[in-house]
Amino acid sequence: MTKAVVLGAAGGIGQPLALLLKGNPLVSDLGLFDIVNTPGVAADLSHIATPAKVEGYLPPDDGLKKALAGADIVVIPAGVPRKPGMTRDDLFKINAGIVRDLATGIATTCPKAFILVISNPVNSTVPIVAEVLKSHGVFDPKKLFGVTTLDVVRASTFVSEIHKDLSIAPAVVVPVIGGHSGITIVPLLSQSSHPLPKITAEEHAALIKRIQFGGDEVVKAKDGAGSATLSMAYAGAEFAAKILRAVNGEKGIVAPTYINLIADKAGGDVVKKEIGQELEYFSAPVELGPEGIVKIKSIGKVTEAEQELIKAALPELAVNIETGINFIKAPKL
Ligand SMILES: NC(=O)c1ccc[n+]([C@@H]2O[C@H](COP(=O)([O-])OP(=O)(O)OC[C@H]3O[C@@H](n4cnc5c(N)ncnc54)[C@H](O)[C@@H]3O)[C@@H](O)[C@H]2O)c1
Ligand SMILES: O=C(O)C[C@H](O)C(=O)O
Repeated sequence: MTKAVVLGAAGGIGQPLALLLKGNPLVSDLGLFDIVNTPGVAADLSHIATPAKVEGYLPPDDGLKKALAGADIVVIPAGVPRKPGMTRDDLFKINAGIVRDLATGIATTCPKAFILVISNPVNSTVPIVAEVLKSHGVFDPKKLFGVTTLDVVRASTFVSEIHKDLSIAPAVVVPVIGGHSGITIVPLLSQSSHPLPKITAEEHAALIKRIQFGGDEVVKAKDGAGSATLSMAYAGAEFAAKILRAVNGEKGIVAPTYINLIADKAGGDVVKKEIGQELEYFSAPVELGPEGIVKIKSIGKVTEAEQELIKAALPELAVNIETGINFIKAPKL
């Protein structure tokens, strides 16, 4: 019996993500919460012939608490998306408060749940969730994840395009480390499961840039109607599926994700040494188990050029992390 909950379930990501979770046979209960439309989304999904029992809640009558009661996994895509010309940091003003309030609900209702944060800016919203949980004395760094899977999915797709063979995309694995915005996204193409064919230095640089700024491509194409939703739902469901499999006892599941490196007994210290900075959060490959992170894995052998990309990511990432932490620890009066 595993209960998954989506907070922001009526949104552009929330609805297709809820659909994909409803199709996951490892989910026995699916709780949906949003400030609008969840009863309709829940009724619609509940007609699908899969095991998960679906319930939708709105804020009145303790809807958040009811949705979260007994949750094993909580996925958070609640909040506003970008429009052209905006950075993810521009979303902080609105999304930080939304994420803080939802995290408070988790801390007081289902503090042992796995928490998967999608709401942007992920580099800052994950520290916000951690600080809220800490303030309630229930923070478990092994169970908090910033979902960076879309960067990994994009890397697989774009590398397979370079190979001129999309049929290999599902098998292409490229570790993507760092954070989830622009230059904080660091694809390690040298570790691609499918080494790149001979391409020019310009093509190589363009590929890295496309992975780092793939979100902008979608924001531009949607022309004011939001950012990636369908690819994000796919990526979020992929990551949630890995967590569900780990919770169900499957061993050896590895995924890159944005995590708290203070989980040092699990190997966070190794990563800090590799990147050369005392960062509290970083996206790295982790091995998952029924209680969360079993091991934060080494980022492995990187080229000199990739080391430069890591170096370039660190200052922005450090500021993003501090902004998130201070939002809870030192709120502006
Ligand atoms: N991590 C990633 O890779 C990634 C990828 C794409 C989008 N995102 C982010 O995901 C977020 C959602 O994007 P979207 O396109 O689904 O937006 P959307 O506007 O379509 O949906 C957001 C939903 O959140 C709901 N919501 C707002 N406040 C809420 C609250 N207090 N409690 C519960 N629900 C609330 C809204 O009613 C809406 O249904 C954005 O911040 C976006 O930037 C992250
Ligand atoms: O680009 C965005 O704002 C949404 C998301 O973070 C993405 O990478 O597509």
